[in-house]
Amino acid sequence: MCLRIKFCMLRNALKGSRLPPSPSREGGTAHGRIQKRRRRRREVKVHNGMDVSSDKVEKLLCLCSLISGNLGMTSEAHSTYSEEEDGDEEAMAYYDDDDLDAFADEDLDCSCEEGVLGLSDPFGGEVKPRILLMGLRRSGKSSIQKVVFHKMSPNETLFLESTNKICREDVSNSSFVSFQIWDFPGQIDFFDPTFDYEMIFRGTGALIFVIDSQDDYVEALSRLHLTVTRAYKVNPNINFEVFIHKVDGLSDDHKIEKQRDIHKRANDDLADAALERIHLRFLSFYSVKTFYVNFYVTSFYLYLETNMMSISHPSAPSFYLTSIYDHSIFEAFSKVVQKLIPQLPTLENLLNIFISNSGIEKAFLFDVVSKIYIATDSSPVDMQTYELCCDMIDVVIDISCIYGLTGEEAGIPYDKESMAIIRLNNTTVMYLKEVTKFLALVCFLREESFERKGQRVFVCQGHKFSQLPGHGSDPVACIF
Ligand SMILES: Nc1nc2c(ncn2[C@@H]2O[C@H](COP(=O)(O)OP(=O)(O)OP(=O)(O)O)[C@@H](O)[C@H]2O)c(=O)[nH]1
Repeated sequence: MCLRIKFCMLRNALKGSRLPPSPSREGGTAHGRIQKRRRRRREVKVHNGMDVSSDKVEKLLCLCSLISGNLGMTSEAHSTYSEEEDGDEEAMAYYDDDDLDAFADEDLDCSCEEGVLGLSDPFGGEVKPRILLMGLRRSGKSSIQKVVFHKMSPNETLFLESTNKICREDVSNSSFVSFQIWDFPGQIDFFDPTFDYEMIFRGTGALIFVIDSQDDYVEALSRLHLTVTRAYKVNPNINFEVFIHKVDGLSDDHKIEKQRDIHKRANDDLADAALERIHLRFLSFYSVKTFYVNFYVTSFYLYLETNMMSISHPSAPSFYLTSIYDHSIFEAFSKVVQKLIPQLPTLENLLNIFISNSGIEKAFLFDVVSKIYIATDSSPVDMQTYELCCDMIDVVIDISCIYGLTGEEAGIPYDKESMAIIRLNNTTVMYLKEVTKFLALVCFLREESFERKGQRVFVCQGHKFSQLPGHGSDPVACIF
């Protein structure tokens, strides 16, 4: 039943038609819908493990593991998710309501400040980058955090109360996904003289400014301007990211129009600050390398010609159209997180080399808990491909929970045996393989390139594997 549901999701996603139900489209009362979702989640105590041999994949996985291991940033100390790793069944336990609640409450390394004044920095001693979620009231900041990192159903965010304290959460799924998220109450005036905003911006890696696209955004834009200019003065290395949020209520034409309008207005507002910034950059690079001088001179003139700071300046804001009702929020967050990974170029290079030597068309390195993709090869990413990867991760975890977590000694639903192959009905094959405790490699390849040799599907029973009964030589096709 669950498999059937998942298969339909995959098929629909391939057609580009799958969209998680938005409040306006889903029938029934909100409470009823939540109960239904919860029931569905309970049903999905699932799992599988599938095995296919591939030397190249193994090599890449070794390299990725090495890079990940060599970072020396273990996730145990403050792990949001790794708290469950010691044999408890909840490492991927967002499939269980109790665990979900636990994540949302005290089990999380999450704290809310009692007010803006007297703000202390409990993570001050750590080197983890900080991601700030800022924006006006009700713009959707807490919903984003809850949906992406707590697996909260989008509909449940309807009942979120307004945040009145700064909420800080430590996210450490793997050595690559390791940062703090600070969710700011919309009503806070953090430029109040009594508020030490410099301390906050100093350790910040990314500042996500959320704009409600369904609301009038004039005030939001002036707030964005103020925030970006002040933050830049304190820390010029911050990545500024603008989420044009709640776009699920807009038509495609409207989305583009809004994006263009917000982009233009924001950049117009920031133009003065941008001149100053580019000047600063220009001078600092001038003495370092001629290459950079040339690059920045060119960029500078481009800027003057177009008045678009995003063309020329690396810390110019990036704009994303997002909604918690589809995968756009995960994709946007992936891009934000990627910018904070110093090893990103190395990982991308590895994936490029990997696909150029293996007949694979597209490869992603995913954090399986948050479904943030850490890196991909240099070919473009389209939304459908990303959605399929997310669905595949869900399928693997679901099947793993069903078949792998029965006995008392049941391990976690994602381990070094985790591997899956899904054959799509357009001659494409998807291949997933565990890399580390929380990382997976997800690849797309043509059926012709797919090595059929040694292909078998196994049902995971604890740590023993046996072949799925009655599914002979081509079990993948039988399941999906
Ligand atoms: N349609 C739609 N509604 C959303 C989306 N994201 C959040 N919302 C809704 O927006 C409302 C406000 O969300 P919150 O997350 O509480 O907003 P906030 O920015 O944290 O608000 P404050 O805590 O007051 O600053 C909730 O009712 C959410 O359900 C979205 O992508 N689409």
